[in-house]
Amino acid sequence: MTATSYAPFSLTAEALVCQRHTQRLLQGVNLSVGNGDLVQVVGPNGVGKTTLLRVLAGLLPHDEGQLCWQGEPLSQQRLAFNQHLLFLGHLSGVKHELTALENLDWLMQLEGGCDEPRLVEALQRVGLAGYEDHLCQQLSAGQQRRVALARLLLTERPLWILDEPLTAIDQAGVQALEQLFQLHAARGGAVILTSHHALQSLTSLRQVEIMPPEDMLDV
Ligand SMILES: Nc1ncnc2c1ncn2[C@@H]1O[C@H](COP(=O)(O)OP(=O)(O)OP(=O)(O)O)[C@@H](O)[C@H]1O
Repeated sequence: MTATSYAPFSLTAEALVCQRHTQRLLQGVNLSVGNGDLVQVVGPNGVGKTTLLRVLAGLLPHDEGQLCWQGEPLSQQRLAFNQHLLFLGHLSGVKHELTALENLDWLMQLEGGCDEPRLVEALQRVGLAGYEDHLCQQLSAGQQRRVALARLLLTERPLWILDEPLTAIDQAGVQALEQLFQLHAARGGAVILTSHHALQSLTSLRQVEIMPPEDMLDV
């Protein structure tokens, strides 16, 4: 990662409502994220945290409310928004039949590509030195997650939306990632994530709690 900082940006959600099939999930969610923000979406299992992240990333439609990028409806700014966004889903998304290096190469192609020495260095920095040429099917769940997370060391995109990025990551790895999130925010980037970890070292972390809609309360 370079030491450059990012131009001003903002993602705002106002009174977002989202329904999946017949189930009402998000009910009036408000959220504003810009340069330097670290936001953790919290709430019980099944309440809609992943759903919110997917809506914020423009991957799922919302039913009511406003979602804006740079003050304009995201639906009209999709190309510009996508150029600023790095989204990691709750599955690692690596291809088992490719090596760690091939996977990272493929993932970085989505952002215009990256030369091999930088890919190798990123894998080494996430603790995968010596595993570059291993097929991902031979890696553990935590190692596969690290392959996906290596993108964070290479990307120049300011807005990271990360669904459970710390799943299967050991304690030392969690600390390293917390430092990376802090560094990204210090450069003017922003992170919106879900995690069941406490994220204790992120002092400027803001929590947004998703509450169950009333019809889910007695479940
Ligand atoms: N693909 C889907 N199609 C329809 N409904 C879904 C789908 N995925 C999830 N849901 C429903 O949406 C609800 C919210 O799911 P979501 O994954 O957003 O919750 P979450 O808060 O992230 O949960 P967790 O903490 O367990 O990861 C679930 O209770 C489930 O009923």
